[in-house]
Amino acid sequence: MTAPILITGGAQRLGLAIADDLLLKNQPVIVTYRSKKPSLDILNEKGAILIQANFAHADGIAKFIGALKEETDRLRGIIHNASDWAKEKPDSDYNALLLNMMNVHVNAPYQINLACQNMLENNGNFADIIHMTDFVQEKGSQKHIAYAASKAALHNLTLSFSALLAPKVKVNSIAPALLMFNEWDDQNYRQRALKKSLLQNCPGAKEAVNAVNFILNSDYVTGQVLHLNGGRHLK
Ligand SMILES: NC(=O)C1=CN([C@@H]2O[C@H](COP(=O)(O)OP(=O)(O)OC[C@H]3O[C@@H](n4cnc5c(N)ncnc54)[C@H](OP(=O)(O)O)[C@@H]3O)[C@@H](O)[C@H]2O)C=CC1
Ligand SMILES: Nc1nc2c(c(=O)[nH]1)N=C([C@H](O)[C@@H](O)CO)CN2
Repeated sequence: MTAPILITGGAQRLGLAIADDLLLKNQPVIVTYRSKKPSLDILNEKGAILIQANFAHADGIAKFIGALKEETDRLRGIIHNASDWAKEKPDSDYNALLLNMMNVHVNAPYQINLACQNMLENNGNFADIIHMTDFVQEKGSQKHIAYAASKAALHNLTLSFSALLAPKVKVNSIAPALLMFNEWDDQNYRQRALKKSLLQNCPGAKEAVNAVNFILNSDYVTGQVLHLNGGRHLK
């Protein structure tokens, strides 16, 4: 039996598309979710193992790690996808905002990777860790300052863990720019966002699915970043 792939934040959008694709290929998956949604019932029917987890605080991370160890002693991979795209507002508690971003995007991947090192190495063949970072990891963001800083730190985990876990485990970042709009994005926002890249398109979740499959099928890519940004870095 193939060891499962853990996908955090897999109840919607990119994470859900990745989980669905892997399940279609008979790859077992474990999906974490923060809040309940209809997609979870469908994932369950498809055989996914579901674990409720909130990574905003250290106790939630520790609770999840304990629940994961109850479910499996081997992992084919981990896709750290869970994310809170929080922005600074005039009345934000900036300390809480930064801690939240660092817990979800850095502390959770950091602690889960360390806790799962043996599970990944026991997989038999290559195992993979994929960190879903963001285009802004390298340029920052005026409106999502703490978010961008945490994604930069998440990418730095790729550099450290790829060296630490080689040769049995490959560790890579996927750095998307605009892959999916949110339902609340109005036409003005959408038009402005599309113009930020050379290709001026919004490809959808399949772009992330393709990137994940490229990495999972690779025998020679580690410590790298797959930039999925439509040429935005050249605009
Ligand atoms: N979509 C895009 O265009 C881009 C995406 N990315 C990155 O790709 C990844 C997937 O993006 P996308 O699908 O849009 O992500 P979403 O914004 O849809 O978030 C994915 C999931 O993360 C969960 N989550 C949020 N906060 C927490 C928390 N504190 N603990 C546990 N889970 C939490 C959410 O749970 P809940 O449903 O309860 O809110 C949600 O289901 C993310 O890492 C994102 O930063 C980067 C650039 C562009
Ligand atoms: N957790 C999330 N992170 C990000 C999202 C999102 O919807 N959820 N969206 C973006 C944008 O697409 C941005 O890349 C372009 O405006 C960034 N991160």
